[in-house]
Amino acid sequence: MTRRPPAVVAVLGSGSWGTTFAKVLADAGESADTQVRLWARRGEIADEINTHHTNSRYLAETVLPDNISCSTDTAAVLDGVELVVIAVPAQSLRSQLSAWKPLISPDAVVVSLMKGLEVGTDARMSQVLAEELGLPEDRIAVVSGPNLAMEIARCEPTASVVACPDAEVATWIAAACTATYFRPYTNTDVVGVEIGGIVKNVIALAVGICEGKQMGDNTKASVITRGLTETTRLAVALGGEPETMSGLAGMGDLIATCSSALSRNHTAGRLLGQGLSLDEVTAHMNQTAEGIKSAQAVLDLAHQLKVYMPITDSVVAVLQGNLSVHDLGPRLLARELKSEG
Ligand SMILES: NC(=O)c1ccc[n+]([C@@H]2O[C@H](COP(=O)([O-])OP(=O)(O)OC[C@H]3O[C@@H](n4cnc5c(N)ncnc54)[C@H](O)[C@@H]3O)[C@@H](O)[C@H]2O)c1
Ligand SMILES: O=P(O)(O)OC[C@H](O)CO
Repeated sequence: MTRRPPAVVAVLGSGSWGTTFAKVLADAGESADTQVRLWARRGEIADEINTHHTNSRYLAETVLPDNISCSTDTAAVLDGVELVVIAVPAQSLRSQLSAWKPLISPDAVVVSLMKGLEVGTDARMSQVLAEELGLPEDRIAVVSGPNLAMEIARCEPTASVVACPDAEVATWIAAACTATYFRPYTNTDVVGVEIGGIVKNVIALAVGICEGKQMGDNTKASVITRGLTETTRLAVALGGEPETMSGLAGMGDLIATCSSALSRNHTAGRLLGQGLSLDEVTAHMNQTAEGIKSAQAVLDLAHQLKVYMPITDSVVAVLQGNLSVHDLGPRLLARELKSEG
């Protein structure tokens, strides 16, 4: 069945990525006549977006298109909407969904923008959506790639991946979010695309720690490359495709996140490497760094599947206070020698 472009799209979560993705959706298409309804937790954010077309807490002076409106009233935002996009912190998704479920149209397609794994269940966000909303897998999709919100808010060109088991649904979503500065590719490998986005946050913490310890580019390239190896092992063990990991949602996102000062995970790692405690780092961040909470869940999943993830293991040891940042490098280097594969 060929779907018509959605006339109205809802975006739940008006932090940095939810608001930026709302701008992408609003700018998509030649006539930019799609209505994008954002949901905000806080009234002052909704008021600022509706009155001044800005969300200064998250996106500085970025001016948002006129076809975005914002409300704290979830029922009004979701009314009659066939494409629902969600961008809240991963650990809060399940509890939010119980309130949202009765308001989401039974025919809607739901898209996760989130890059976290649920602590306790080790569930990916697409799995939490399926469990809580009872939707079939072909109506749940994921968008992931090298997508630092602030760069996209400034309309700097980037590519991304829309993943859905139903290729036609992925194509429909991709068309709805294609803007002059945003080019989505499609993929049916939801597992690979999600795992790439989740684990790169943990690897970015490791790279940030090395940077905070004043280590140079050889070290960072080594951690990034071996980080991709362990990410690929996990993705494949879960049924993902190795090719996905060399694409935008794997290597692409890993490079962007591990190189950019805009990345919250990279920044959190750098602060840890500079000697701040985890509590001090958490107090310093006013946005979500998913890797801090997801790292333990990634490691749990790796243990269950008997997947070897030494960088993730070391990051978890640092986060739990069982390894000093000073000993992270030596611990990674002192392991038994092995072949590169
Ligand atoms: N910012 C980026 O560049 C970027 C890019 C790609 C993916 N992501 C992913 O998108 C997701 C959201 O990230 P973000 O950057 O928008 O985070 P953010 O910290 O900028 O904003 C989070 C939003 O969720 C809301 N929120 C916080 N706690 C909540 C709760 N308990 N219940 C409901 N809402 C809550 C906040 O009010 C805010 O609107 C994360 O999984 C992140 O990894 C972010
Ligand atoms: O700021 P981070 O570390 O959450 O990274 C943002 C995006 O995921 C980069 O693609």
